[in-house]
Amino acid sequence: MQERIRNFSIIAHVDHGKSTLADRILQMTKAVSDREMREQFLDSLELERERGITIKASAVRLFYQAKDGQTYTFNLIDTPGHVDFGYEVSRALAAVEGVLLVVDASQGVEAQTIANFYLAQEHQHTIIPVINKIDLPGAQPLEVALEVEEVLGLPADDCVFASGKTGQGVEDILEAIVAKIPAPAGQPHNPTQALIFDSIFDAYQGVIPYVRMMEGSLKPGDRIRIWSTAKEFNVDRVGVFRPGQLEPTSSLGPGEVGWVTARINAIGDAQVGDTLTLADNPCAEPYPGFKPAKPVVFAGIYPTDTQEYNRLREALEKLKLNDAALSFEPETSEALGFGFRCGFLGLLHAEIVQERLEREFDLDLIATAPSVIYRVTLTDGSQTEIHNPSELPTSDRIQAVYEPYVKLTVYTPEEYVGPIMQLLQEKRGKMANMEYIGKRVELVYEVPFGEILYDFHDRLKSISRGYASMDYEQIGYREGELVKVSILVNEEPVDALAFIAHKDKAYSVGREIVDKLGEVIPRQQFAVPIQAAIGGKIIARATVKALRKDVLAKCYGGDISRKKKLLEKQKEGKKRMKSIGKVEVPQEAFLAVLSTGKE
Ligand SMILES: Nc1nc2c(ncn2[C@@H]2O[C@H](COP(=O)(O)OP(=O)(O)OP(=O)(O)O)[C@@H](O)[C@H]2O)c(=O)[nH]1
Repeated sequence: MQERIRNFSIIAHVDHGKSTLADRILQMTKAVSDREMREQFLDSLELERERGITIKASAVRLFYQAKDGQTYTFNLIDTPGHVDFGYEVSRALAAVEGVLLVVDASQGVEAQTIANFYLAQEHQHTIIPVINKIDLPGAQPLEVALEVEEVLGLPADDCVFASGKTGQGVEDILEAIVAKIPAPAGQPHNPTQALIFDSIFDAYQGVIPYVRMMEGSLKPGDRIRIWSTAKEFNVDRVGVFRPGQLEPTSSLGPGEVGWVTARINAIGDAQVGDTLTLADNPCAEPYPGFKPAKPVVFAGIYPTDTQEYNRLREALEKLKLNDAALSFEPETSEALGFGFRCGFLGLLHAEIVQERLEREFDLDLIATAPSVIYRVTLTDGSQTEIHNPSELPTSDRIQAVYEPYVKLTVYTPEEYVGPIMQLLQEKRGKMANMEYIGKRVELVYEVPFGEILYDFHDRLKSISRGYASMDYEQIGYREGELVKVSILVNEEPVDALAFIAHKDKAYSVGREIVDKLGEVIPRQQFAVPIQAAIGGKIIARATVKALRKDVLAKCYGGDISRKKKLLEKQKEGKKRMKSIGKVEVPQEAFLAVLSTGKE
């Protein structure tokens, strides 16, 4: 019964306890038995469980017997909390009518609490504030409820107090979902309109779109059409999400959340965000309101073994299906050979993609330092986008370089405002606004995106003892005095190591990088000079001294097992190395720029 369906998401600042609460909801609705219950059930990717964060949004259908005696169908769509994955949050939100906005009772409102709140508000969703982790000794539930009222304008009286850990208050949450979140609209006899909010790739069944039925219905045997490509397929099976499995059903009706198999083989035939309809009775319009995923950070990904190029391409194609925000195109590097320039939503996203490629596809990769996209106006008046720092033309051909800016919001207890402003100044930020909200301060700055890409979040956390939080959005391009710094290893420029920096910082960053490279490049049979240069001018230099002894020399006369161990260690060390000219360069070297700027 459609009126007893409730579709909702859980949104929160990172670590405020979404996944734990989702687990408890699963358990209390008996979706999984206590025996089956394992921590963070919805985080099905191995990587997610290991890192303790949610990367992919996942959906599950639950049944709840409410106090009014009726059984309700809940579709819970879990969302990730990290700022890189805002896109997944917005996709999840398009598929629901309401959200639980979870706020940690010991941390209070944080930057992404606010950002997610606005996202939910834009969708005009019902928002149920949940003050979570009330079991913690440091919990201040009432203060936090008042903060929610003050900062977000949600009445403190509407807050539900709960602990995902102990289960306290979780029943109140379930009752609030029934009482406050509206049943989905949509008519069974209207032309079918289904929103693809996610998809996975299955080796046997091809692309499996995850859909939210907005209008009409869908059943096996239907001929479907994908709106933007006009491609048609026959539906094999439809079904719903049960914990840990895809459960087939006879049909999907309006308001339901489920999956479709239709032997969609070609990657790209059923993209996330697209609308699925029936070929013989199509809907008039696609479902609107999707925020397209736009990569903002680019990095090169290369196989350590050049033979693996095709396998890497296949892996990227498969991964892209499961990760709509990833983009890639072939790239050649003099230093690294054939690989791909990949676009990501942020640094964490880049790291996760690399890790998934290595684990799920068993590839050995070298990644270059992620960089933002620069725009250049050339002296002949033409404009170009720079996705790879090594492509920046020489200064005589450049009229102006533009760098992307973000509006950065930092939310912090007032005692840390001084050091945070200093940090922002160092990052070339300009203050746009500063507002006191109780004992907290909201700082709004306009900052070059490239400046906050690498270490900003870590430094913000460390100078505020973990209390400050941040969120950002892109606000366009501004002209900057930017230069390309080339890095030469053994007198040879290495394109994959080049980076772009503000002219006032180029010297110090160049210095730091050659020093760092001097540390991480292992000694070779000969001395290796490492240099940083702007144009033809060398600005910094370091030397990797020549190797004096063979590693095995130490074992002369020693026992054989030790010798073996050393050889193994050496082999291990060889992995993820790339020969540049005659020099073996390890993965770390390509990421040296990431560790600059730390004190
Ligand atoms: N004491 C207490 N700890 C909790 C509670 N809920 C979650 N935690 C802990 O808080 C940490 C974060 O919880 P998660 O559920 O992973 O948080 P999350 O918001 O899902 O995190 P992301 O998926 O990374 O966004 C974990 O160490 C949990 O054990 C709670 O109600 N009480």
